[in-house]
Parts: sequence; C-alpha cells; structure tokens
Amino acid sequence: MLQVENLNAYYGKLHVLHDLSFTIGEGERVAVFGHNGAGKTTLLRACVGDLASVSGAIRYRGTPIVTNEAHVNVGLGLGLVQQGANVFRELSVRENLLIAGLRNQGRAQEEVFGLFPLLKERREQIAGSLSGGQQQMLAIGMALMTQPSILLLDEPTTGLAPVIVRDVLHSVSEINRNRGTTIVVVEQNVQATLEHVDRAIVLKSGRIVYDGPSSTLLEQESLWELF
Ligand SMILES: Nc1ncnc2c1ncn2[C@@H]1O[C@H](COP(=O)(O)OP(=O)(O)OP(=O)(O)O)[C@@H](O)[C@H]1O
Repeated sequence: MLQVENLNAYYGKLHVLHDLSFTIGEGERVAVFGHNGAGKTTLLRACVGDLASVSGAIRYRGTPIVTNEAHVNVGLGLGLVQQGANVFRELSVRENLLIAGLRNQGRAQEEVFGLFPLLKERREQIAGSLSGGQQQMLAIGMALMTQPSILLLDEPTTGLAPVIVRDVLHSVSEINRNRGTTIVVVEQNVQATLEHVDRAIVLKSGRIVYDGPSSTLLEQESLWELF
C-alpha cells in the first residue's frame, strides 16, 4: 500500500531522515518508535506531502505522492492525526466532524459515531469541554471523516492516563478491524502500543534500526535498548 524508497528529509541544512526504505501492506498496523528528535513526525509529514525538502520516493498504491500537496494526498486516501488533539475547542463535536468531512458527511459521520458512541452521545457538547482522551478520540474521528484507507497518527496518547492510553489504542485497533484501515502510529508508550500493532519500525537519528514483528519486541525486552 505504501512504498518508501531511499527517503531523505531536510530542514534547511539539517539532514533528518537518512535513506529510509520500507513498505507497508494493506491492512497492516505498524508502530514507529524512537527517541525524541529521531525523525518520527518528519516521517509522517513526508508521507502526507507536508514537507518541502525531501528526496527519494513514496508511492501510495503505486502512485508517487511525495511531491503532492497535502490536500491531494488526503483526497487519495491518506489521513493524518497530528500531535496534540487538534480540535476546534469553541465548536461542538458535531461541528468539528462537519468541518473535517467537507463534502463527505452522512455515512462518514455514522461510521465515526459507530466507532466512538461517546462522541454520538456528546455531539452537541463544546469540544473544549471534553476530557483529553475524548478530545483525542474526536481528533481521530475528524481524520476518519475523509474516509481514509491509511491512517497516520502522531503520538495520539500523549499526556493521557495509562487506562485512557489503552482505550485510545484499542479504538485505533478497532478502526483497523472494522474498516480495514491501514494504521501507522507514532508512539512513546511502547508496551501498550506493541499489544495493538503487528509490526514496529524503530528510528534512531533518522535511520531504521529495527523493522520487524511487534511480537519479537514484546518477547525480547533487551531489544528495547535500541530506542
Ligand atoms: N520545522 C522544523 N524546522 C527545523 N528543524 C526541525 C523542524 N521540525 C523538526 N525539526 C528537527 O528535526 C529533527 C526530527 O524532528 P521530529 O519532530 O521529526 O522528531 P520526533 O522523532 O518526532 O521527535 P519527538 O518524539 O520529540 O516528537 C529534530 O532534530 C528537530 O529538532
């Protein structure tokens, strides 16, 4: 579904991603781990076409996308949940979904409410008065309004209590199970995330140091020293 070949990314003179190559299959759930500054967010930004200075190729179902503008890639089926629950705090849950869906409304909204019944119950509530975990669920729901085939999530559990972390990761897994959506999730909560993904990619200083099954990392905690 997603083919990344010799991807390099730069901010001015700073070379952040070094020759990354990997592929992600249809319906896979992949976690991306790594220290602060390893290049995880930069990788997601490159995938949606949100970076000016990149070389190499990213193909989505065979179509080159790395030089596309972000809105074109959203139209193709890529969805991004940015770090920090980006919701319109002054608007209601329903209005947030409405804005995120653009021309895509009824069915997409029903799907989001099916995945997150709590958002349905609270659809008239102002988003800024939801809890942190609920706002994160709304941010994920907003990304789903464009009915993406692949959902890229940047640290969706930052700042949440451990029990809520598991709820959010479980919801992400449900999206994969119910809609067949491919998942790429950047996370700092390694243990909880490994339980909800098939595969992990570990970045260190912008290079891949591990790409393999999540079960191997779960069984061999010594490998966690990699990141
Ligand atoms: N807009 C930017 N301009 C200049 N440098 C940047 C920019 N964004 C990120 N960087 C630098 O690129 C490197 C990788 O940053 P990135 O945000 O991709 O890392 P990360 O692995 O997501 O980190 P974290 O876990 O802290 O979010 C860092 O050295 C960072 O300082």
